[in-house]
Amino acid sequence: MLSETFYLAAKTLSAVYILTCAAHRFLPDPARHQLRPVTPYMLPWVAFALVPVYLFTSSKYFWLRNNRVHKTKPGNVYPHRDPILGVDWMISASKGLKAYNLLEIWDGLFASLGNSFWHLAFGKWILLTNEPENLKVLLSTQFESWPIGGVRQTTTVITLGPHAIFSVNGKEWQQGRALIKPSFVRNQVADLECQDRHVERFLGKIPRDGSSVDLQKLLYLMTMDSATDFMFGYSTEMLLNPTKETSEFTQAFDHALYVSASRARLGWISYLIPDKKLDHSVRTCQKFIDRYVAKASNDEKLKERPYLFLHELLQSGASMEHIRDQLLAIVIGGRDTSASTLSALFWTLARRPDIVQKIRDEIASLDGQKPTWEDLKSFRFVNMALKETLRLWSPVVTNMRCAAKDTVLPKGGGADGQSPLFIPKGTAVRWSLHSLHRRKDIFGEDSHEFRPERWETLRTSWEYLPFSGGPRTCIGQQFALTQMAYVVVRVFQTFETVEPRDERPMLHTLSTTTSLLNGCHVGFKAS
Ligand code: HEM
Repeated sequence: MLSETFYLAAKTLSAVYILTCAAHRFLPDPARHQLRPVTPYMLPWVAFALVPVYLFTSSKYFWLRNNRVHKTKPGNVYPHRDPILGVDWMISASKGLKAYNLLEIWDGLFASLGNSFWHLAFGKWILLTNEPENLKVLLSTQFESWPIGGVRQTTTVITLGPHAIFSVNGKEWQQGRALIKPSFVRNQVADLECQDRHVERFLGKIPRDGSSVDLQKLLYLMTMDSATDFMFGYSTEMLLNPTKETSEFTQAFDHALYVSASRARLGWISYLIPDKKLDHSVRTCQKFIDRYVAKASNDEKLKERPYLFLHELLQSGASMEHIRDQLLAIVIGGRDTSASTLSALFWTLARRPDIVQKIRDEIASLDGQKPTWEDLKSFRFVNMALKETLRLWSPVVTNMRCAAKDTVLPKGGGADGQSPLFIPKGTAVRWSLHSLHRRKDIFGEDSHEFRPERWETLRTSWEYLPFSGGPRTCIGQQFALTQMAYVVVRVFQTFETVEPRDERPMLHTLSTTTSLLNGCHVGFKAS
């Protein structure tokens, strides 16, 4: 309390001096006369020197007062070399992005600074946290106080548009979610006809003689085709007919996502730098989607399906801009996430014949028959392998929310990070599933290892969040799990072994979702 009073007095006195000095300098003559008794003490250089004193004491007073009022403790802070703008953080983040080890750098910082710490990004304080209890508050119990905002929102607005479900909050988000939801009712997700169509084409593209194939490329095409087929009733058919137009779209979309996500990680100032290639990529994506909608809405088959998201969008009278935004959101939701997970899984399986054997043993009960939805749910080991892949290589590996008001998080305060932490309105809080999902105190000493068996006994809630949680939890979760299990089963019904065809280590690019930098080069041998 004593230091709070000291900082209040220092802040008030410096403010009074600065304002009086400014008044003395800028007020017209009659008013300036009133200040005559203090005029000899009004030295402009002192006023200038007091500006940083005012900023420092104000900030100190703000934090001391709020920590007292909210019964919180100050959190740990990244040891900045530049404690004003935090340029050193941005340089380190940029180097980490270039070296593809940003997530590992963050792991190291969590290990040394604790599970929550503050850092500066171009003058703005951001909290990085790894605490399940904080994530529960952000995503669920105080959902309304933690909307999508800041650079996280700017990223999705630039690439997906202002109306995409990933960009909006409040009523617009509720309406968007309500419109998508019926697509994911149990009987639609359990209907494997659509999955089968695309998985068979995917299997058809894999060489039978063990020669090398970049599975990641095929997986991105397959998930794009199946998500558009499932959601819009009209597949992009990229796997079957890769045209110049589709490959231009893929490249443009990937570029736009990567650049905007990298900018988000570097901070708000990077958005001020114009980027013609980014603008061009966004326009290419928009044109592709516009042409796709035009073709899809003229397709007779579209009208035969029971519930189609695109059909509902068209019927709702939504503008073309609105429709385009929703479609791009589904592309990123439905294509990148599942393809990224499956790529990481097959990369690993190519190096783990013991896991392949367990999968093959489990699915042998099918006797070569294609699996039903019930079969897929009953394959415990297949599902544990997927769960373990999503733990180690969550495609939506980092995310953030912004405080809509002054608030408190349950963890992060005090040197040990165990006390509540005060968060001022407008603050961005970011988390990394790469670090959370590798916490040894939660997942054990072998948390860095791929060990599906851990899920035989491990029970988690807010410690494991590949699909996020709370009201904005992934709406496509069951669709994705069904699709991924179907792919795994059909691949190992078709092939006996998978081997690596690339000795480079597994590196991830960090876009809005992650993907394998060097692809997934493997060779399969048929049963
Ligand atoms: C392995 C697969 C997947 C993973 C790991 C995943 C992960 C996530 C995560 C973490 C979020 C929350 C994003 C945020 O709150 O900022 C999310 C939301 C969402 N996902 Fe997924 N997803 C997957 C597959 C899918 C699929 C296949 C679809 C659709 C076909 C889909 C559609 C969506 C949509 C529409 C949202 C927005 C929900 C909302 O804001 O209400 N996802 N997903």
